[in-house]
Amino acid sequence: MTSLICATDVSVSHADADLPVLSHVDFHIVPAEIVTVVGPNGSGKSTLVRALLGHVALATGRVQRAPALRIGYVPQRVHIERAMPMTVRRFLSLPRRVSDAQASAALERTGVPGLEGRQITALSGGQFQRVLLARALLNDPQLLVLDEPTQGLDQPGIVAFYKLIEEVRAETGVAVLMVSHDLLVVMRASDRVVCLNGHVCCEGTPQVVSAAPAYRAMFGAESQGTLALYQHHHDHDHDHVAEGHSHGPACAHTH
Ligand SMILES: Nc1ncnc2c1ncn2[C@@H]1O[C@H](COP(=O)(O)OP(=O)(O)OP(=O)(O)O)[C@@H](O)[C@H]1O
Repeated sequence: MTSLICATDVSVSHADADLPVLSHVDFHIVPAEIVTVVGPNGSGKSTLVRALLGHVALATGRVQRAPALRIGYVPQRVHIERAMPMTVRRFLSLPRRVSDAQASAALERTGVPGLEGRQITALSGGQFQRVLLARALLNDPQLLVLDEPTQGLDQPGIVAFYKLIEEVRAETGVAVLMVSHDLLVVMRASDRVVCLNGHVCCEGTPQVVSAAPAYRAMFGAESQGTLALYQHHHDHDHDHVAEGHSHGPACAHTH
């Protein structure tokens, strides 16, 4: 299948840094795929996203984007926008004006209907993330790019947000590229995981990555939990714990 974005041998160096932030990274994403980039702080995740979007200069390699690719991008640092006095309705019309009907449908789709008149500053963290997602969806994107979309949310909020992402993908066929620290949840919600530490340490399905020595060395104890989650064969999802399933060795839930 033709990639929406395909990056080959991408390296990025920042002016004041000795070592490249990214070294010889290959990356691609195809339509309707959910790909998550994980890695420690400073491992180059946001830089990779910005390189894929054409926002930073490349030291080596190239990035090809599908012609006229429509991207809905939610950057990591949106707290500045959040500090501005502005209603949700107005925020949804930036940078491109949308009709009341479009704004209302987008809020409905992301599970926060009727918030149009609310001040951005008065939203909870979870509501704000959904408003950001609503705005990113307004352009009918073929690709959503979400840089740490669940920052500041509690665990139920994180689970609910990824569930919403999966629903939106199922409905619209949008591809989703996410950067995340929420290992356990994000691994379940992704088709493919790329584990980054300046270079691609490992990548593949969540099952493959969670068993990879490079991933387990990078995330230590946390990765063990991820692995246990995969050994845990479900006939349920974790929101609704049902009878008749077995638990992996480190499964934490009780019922
Ligand atoms: N504009 C810049 N100028 C100089 N150095 C930068 C710039 N942007 C990022 N860096 C450096 O590049 C490295 C990678 O940063 P990046 O934000 O891509 O990492 P990250 O994996 O997204 O980190 P985090 O998980 O903390 O958000 C860091 O050491 C950072 O300080």
